[in-house]
Parts: sequence; structure tokens; C-alpha cells
Amino acid sequence: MKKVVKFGGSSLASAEQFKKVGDIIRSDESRRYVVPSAPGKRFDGDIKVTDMLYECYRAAEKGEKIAGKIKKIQARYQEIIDGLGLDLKLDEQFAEIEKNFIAQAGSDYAASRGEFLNGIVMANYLGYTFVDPAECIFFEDNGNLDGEMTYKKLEERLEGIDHAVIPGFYGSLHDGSVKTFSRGGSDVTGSIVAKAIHADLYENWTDVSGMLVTDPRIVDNPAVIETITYKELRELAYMGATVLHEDAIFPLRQEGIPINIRNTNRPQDKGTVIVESTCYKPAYTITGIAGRKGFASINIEKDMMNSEIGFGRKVLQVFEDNGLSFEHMPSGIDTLTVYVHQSEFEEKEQNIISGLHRAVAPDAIDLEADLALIAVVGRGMRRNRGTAGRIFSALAHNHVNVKMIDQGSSELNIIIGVENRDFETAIRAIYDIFVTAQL
Ligand SMILES: Nc1ncnc2c1ncn2[C@@H]1O[C@H](COP(=O)(O)OP(=O)(O)O)[C@@H](O)[C@H]1O
Ligand SMILES: N[C@@H](CC(=O)OP(=O)(O)O)C(=O)O
Repeated sequence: MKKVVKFGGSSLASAEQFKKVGDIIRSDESRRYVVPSAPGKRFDGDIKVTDMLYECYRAAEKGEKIAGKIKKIQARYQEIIDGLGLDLKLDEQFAEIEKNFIAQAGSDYAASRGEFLNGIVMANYLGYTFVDPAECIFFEDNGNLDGEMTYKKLEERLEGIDHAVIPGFYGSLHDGSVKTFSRGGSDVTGSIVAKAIHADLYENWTDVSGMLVTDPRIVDNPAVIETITYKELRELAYMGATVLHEDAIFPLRQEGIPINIRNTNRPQDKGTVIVESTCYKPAYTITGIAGRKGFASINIEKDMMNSEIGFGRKVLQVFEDNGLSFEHMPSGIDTLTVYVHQSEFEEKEQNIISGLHRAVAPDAIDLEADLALIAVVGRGMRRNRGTAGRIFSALAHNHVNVKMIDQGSSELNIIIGVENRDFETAIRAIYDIFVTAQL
């Protein structure tokens, strides 16, 4: 039995947390491949080491002195090393990091050092072999994972190593420079390692007892989802349930390796199991609710639009030409609305509007900003009549104005657009109707 265990920053923020992690690993001989993140927040308002590194690198880029900032980061590690009573010094590593920051080695290199250093501490603490992912996880120049080379090299590197620590979050480009995944990407490293060694299970240890029905920062103490499918999780992760990075699902799905999300602070809890498919009936009609703020909508009106062949394609071509991906595109008879990320749209707004005028000569274009999208996800929704009705009556009772509705034909999810300011109220209303009231 082989398990890959990933510990998030919240699980590794201090020596005390490291000790809990050590106990968890030692309590199960199959926990042999460990993927650590960088130390996270020790308390509310604390700063993650990754953010300290980004900040320090920005200062280096501006030519400011960084010795003080580097010292502060080193102190975070020293506190852990001392608390664990390890005979380990990171002076050489920090001297090299400072030199490379000043030589402008890149912000990916900078951010990756959080995991690199934590990997050294973890390997020393556990007595496991340190494996640097810069030597065995590779990216293409466009930033996508080079799967073929990565799995080959990782398998080769880990062959014959029974117990290894592989830091999360980074690998390298073919020219040898360090490249990171997007934020939260240690989850992806964990899945890649699990696939490469053909693990029986990928355990993802964090600070909550599994995937919760919704974000615990919005609803107090939400119910835990015991079992969820990859598809449902992908929808929820993509829409903002940050407990697992959305890209962590693909490598495991290809191999059918289950994921178990667990709580480092409550190892007795079973957590959430994520599987390809299950006959296990969900506890509620819906499995989960997630969402994100910060969208804008571009509403295009034109009489007889629906008889103009190629209208939709021409509209989307304008977005493509401006390098902007769209999130949703609900349409009426003579209207079509495109939802995009507001921050990306703002930079290109005028180019897109003029592009649309040239491409489809619309009668009118209306813009709306500060919108949020909420996904209500569940494999059980297909079997239950009236799910959409319940959602919209709950929203109406809570005075939430619904701006958009989009239900995919898979009936796995319903996407709802609301104003940013109604986001939390809407999520609480949907949670209450399905979970608190158990409808
Ligand atoms: N549906 C959800 N279920 C569980 N946690 C969620 C959900 N939505 C958001 N979160 C947040 O995700 C956090 C865990 O993810 P993250 O901060 O990346 O942890 P880690 O540092 O362990 O990688 C939780 O503390 C919680 O606030
Ligand atoms: N440390 C990186 C990568 C990561 O996955 O961290 P965490 O496991 O704490 O979400 C970040 O902050 O983005």
C-alpha cells in the first residue's frame, strides 16, 4: 500500500503543526511520499511565507535592500527548526536565495523557495529523502505541464526510494528555470506524484474536516460532504471551493486514484472521499455550493440576431482576438450576454466594445460590473424535481435579485448570477433551504 500525503500551509505553519503532521505520517507506514506546502498563516492576520517571498522579490526588482525581509523569512523557518529540536541550519540556502533575488531570478523562483525550504525541513524531521521537483516536474514554455516528461522522470527519480519528501508548487521549464503552478498548486504536485508512483490513495491534509457543503467563511460550521465525485468536485473547485486546486483532479482521474481530504487538527475525522463514481446517495439534494465574485457581463442586443448565422461565433471571435476567455454565454431571442472576469475585461474593455461593433453591428451593448456567479452542484439534482424552484424561491425570500440562470444539460449544476453585494446572502439562503431545512 502506497499513499501520497500532501500537507497544506495551514498544516505546516509552526513547529506545533509540524509535530501533528509527524504523528499523522508515523501512524501509518503507507504514508511514504510527502508533499509539503510552504508555512501558512499561524493566526488570523498572519502572512503566508509565499506572500512574504513575493513581496521580498518585488522589493528586489525595485532595487531596494532586501536583507531585512530575508531575515524575517529565515526567522519563520528557524522558529520551526528550533521548535522541532532539529540540528539544521539554512544559512547557505538563504545566502543563495538573497543572491538570486538580487540577480532577478524571477518571481516564480522566489515563490517556490517557500516549498523548497519547507521540504528540506520536513525531510530532515522525518528522515526521508529530499527530492527537488525542479529535477522531475516539467512545464512547457506555454506554462502547461509537460506530462510525458514529468511522469517519466518522476517515476525514474522515485524508483527505489521508499520514503521521500517532494516539495509542492513548482517544477522547471525546459531551460532549467523554476516555474510554479498557480496559487494553491501544491495540491497539483500531490496528484502528479500520486499518479507517477501509482499510489493507492492521495491524502490531502488541510485545516477543515473535508470538503464542506459550502465555504465555512460564509456559513458557520457547514456540513461535511462524505463522498463526492471528481466531476462534482471539479465544478466546486473551479467555482471557488479552494480547499482543493481545480487542476489536482485530472491526473488522479486518469488513474482512478481516490482522494481523501483530511483535517490535520482532527485526524480522527474521516474527511471527504473523492471518487470517479459512487452509488452512495448524497445526504442532501445538492452536494455543494461555491461561487466567486468579480465578473462583468456584456449584453449585446440586435433585432433578428437569431436568424443571423454565425452571430455567436463572430462575438466570441472578438473575445478570442483580445485574449479573453468567457465564463458563460446565456442568450435570448435578440440578446446574447457574455460573462467574463471583470479584472481581465477592464484592461481591454474599449477594444472589445469597438471590436463587437465592427464584427456584428449590434443595436445596443450594455455593460454591468460587480457581479458574482454561484454554482449549485449535485449528482442528486437530476433525480429530484423542483430543485431550481426551491433555489429561486429561497433567493426571492431573501430579496436577492437573480441576474442570470444557466443550467447545463448534464443537470449536475445550476449557475446563478447575482450582484456582488448579494453573494453571501444568496449562498446562505441556498444552504439553508437544502441543508438546514433538509428539503
Ligand atoms: N467548500 C469548502 N470546503 C472546505 N473548505 C473550503 C470550502 N470553500 C472554501 N474553503 C476554504 O479552504 C480552506 C482550505 O484550503 P487552503 O487554505 O488552500 O488550505 P491549505 O493551506 O491546507 O492548502 C479552508 O480553511 C476554508 O476556509
Ligand atoms: N504556497 C503556495 C502553494 C500552495 O499550495 O499552498 P497551500 O497548500 O497553503 O494552499 C501558495 O500559497 O499558493
